[in-house]
Amino acid sequence: MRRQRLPRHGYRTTARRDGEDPAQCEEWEEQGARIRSGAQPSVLHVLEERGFVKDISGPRDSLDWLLTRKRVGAYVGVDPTAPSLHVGHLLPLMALYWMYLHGYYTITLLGGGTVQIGDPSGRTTARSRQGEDVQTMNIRCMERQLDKLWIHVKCLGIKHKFPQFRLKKDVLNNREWLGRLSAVELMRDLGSGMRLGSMLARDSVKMRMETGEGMAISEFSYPLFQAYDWWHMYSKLGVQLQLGGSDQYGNLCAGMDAVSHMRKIKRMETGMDDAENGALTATFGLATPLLTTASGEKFGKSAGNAVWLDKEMMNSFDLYQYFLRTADDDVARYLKLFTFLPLDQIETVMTHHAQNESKRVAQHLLAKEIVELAHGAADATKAEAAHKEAFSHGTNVFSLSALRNTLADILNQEAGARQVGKKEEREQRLFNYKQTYAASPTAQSIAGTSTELTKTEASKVVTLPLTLMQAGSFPRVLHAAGLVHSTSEGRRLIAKKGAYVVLPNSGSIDSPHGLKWEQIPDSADPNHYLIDWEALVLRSGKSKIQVCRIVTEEQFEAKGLTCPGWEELKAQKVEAAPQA
Ligand SMILES: N[C@@H](Cc1ccc(O)cc1)C(=O)O
Repeated sequence: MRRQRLPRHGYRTTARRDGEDPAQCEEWEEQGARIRSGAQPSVLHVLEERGFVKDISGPRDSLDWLLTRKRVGAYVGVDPTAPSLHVGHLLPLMALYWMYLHGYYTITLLGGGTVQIGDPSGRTTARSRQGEDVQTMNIRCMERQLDKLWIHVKCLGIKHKFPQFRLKKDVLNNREWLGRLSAVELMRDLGSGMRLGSMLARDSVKMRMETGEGMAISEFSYPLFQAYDWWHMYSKLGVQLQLGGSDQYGNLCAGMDAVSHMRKIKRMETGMDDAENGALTATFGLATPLLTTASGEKFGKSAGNAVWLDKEMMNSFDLYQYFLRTADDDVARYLKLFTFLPLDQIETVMTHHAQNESKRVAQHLLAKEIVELAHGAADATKAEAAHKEAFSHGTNVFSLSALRNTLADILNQEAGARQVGKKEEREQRLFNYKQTYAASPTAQSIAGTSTELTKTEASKVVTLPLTLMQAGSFPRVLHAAGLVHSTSEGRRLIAKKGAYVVLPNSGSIDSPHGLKWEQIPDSADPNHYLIDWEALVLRSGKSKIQVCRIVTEEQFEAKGLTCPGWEELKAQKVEAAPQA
């Protein structure tokens, strides 16, 4: 029988990968020499300096040594549990993008296979099973998103003047190999090398056992599948580094053990000795930290909902706004993590920012760079302009043209959605979104804002029924608009003078003048604040703005729309009807 040989890349010490241009490789070698001589920081040093490194599985210096000598492959995996990535995914991805811009071969791996098993890491309950159509749609959406992100990273790399090696990256889907993997092969080869003790010792497993929730064998075996991915990409593509969020640390360690076990097995099978070059063929895991804001909140949630990167689910204006709200204490840290700006430039910006914090110079830069990464340069410029205009007269004035742009944008998107094909996709996406998130009450209240529009547009302009608008009903309107979680929270917000509405007589939507904000008075009538008989502009606190389009109840119902609190109000009306 012919013996299979391990691929050559496992032993390569130079920068050269198959089919690579020697000049490009020379450039990489020169970079290595500069790093070794101390003239340039190593990529690991860069990652550490910017705050990406929480844990390294394996000796830190060995990884640093390896990365300066060998153009290894690195990957980050994402399971497509939703149609879009959220900002929480960005941290390990940004670390990977840094590696890409330093010339390493980088892969974003879509877990089309692993998503069917469900990673229990960091979860207190099992995920519910998704239908085949939902999964397919989620995979399609995320794949496109990962592709797009690579394009934007490349553009940002050019903008920030990174050396242009022949950069190499891929988006892969583990369905490709896991779909072909037999259960016998997995257990025989990989399963035989993974020990129960270390798997049982994992926090996610212990917690489930302690709470009595328990865990299915499938979830328990998840690390085997992730480990198999690594082995596959290690042996075929030279992937020696895996990056992941802090909850992935256990999976990273399990993967390293599995790869070394598989190497042993293959050595036995082939009689080859790949123990030579040990340090050059080793694997490493790098876990990024769990982000919390300076005030201790979980990063990446807005009113309890995830901040999505897909612009159909969260538009550029809102994504920009989310980062614009970053606290002064967090902004320097976020600039290091979420932008490719050099550290000295960040320092200069922070000095400038400190001179007048209310201008939010640092936050604007952060928001723009992130929108540029997620949605591209054109959208970032538009979002920046809209925000700068909206706040150009201080937070008390919301410019009419920004409002007009917002309304025009939404109408365009609606028109776009009516085009053949796109509409189905949007409906499917919303359907998927509901399937995945309908179980959570907060997500439901936002997604339920509109069944016609996607969640993004719903958060940009919400359509509300005129019936909601009665003297004293502002708390209910604030709730329906998604600015607060309940009518009583709305009442409290008004009482503590944190709720505002735009005064209608300060101009019409087409007027070039700014609109004036007024603190919502107790028991005021929202009808008195209608702009051009169709819009109500609300604000909670300093910067959470919601534009509402008001339609008659018939129009609202005919479009099949709903909003938080609407069902209850309808039920009350039905109850009250016989007495009327
Ligand atoms: N388990 C990872 C995703 C992942 C999937 C497959 C991998 O090979 C790696 C990572 C997560 O849930 O975040």
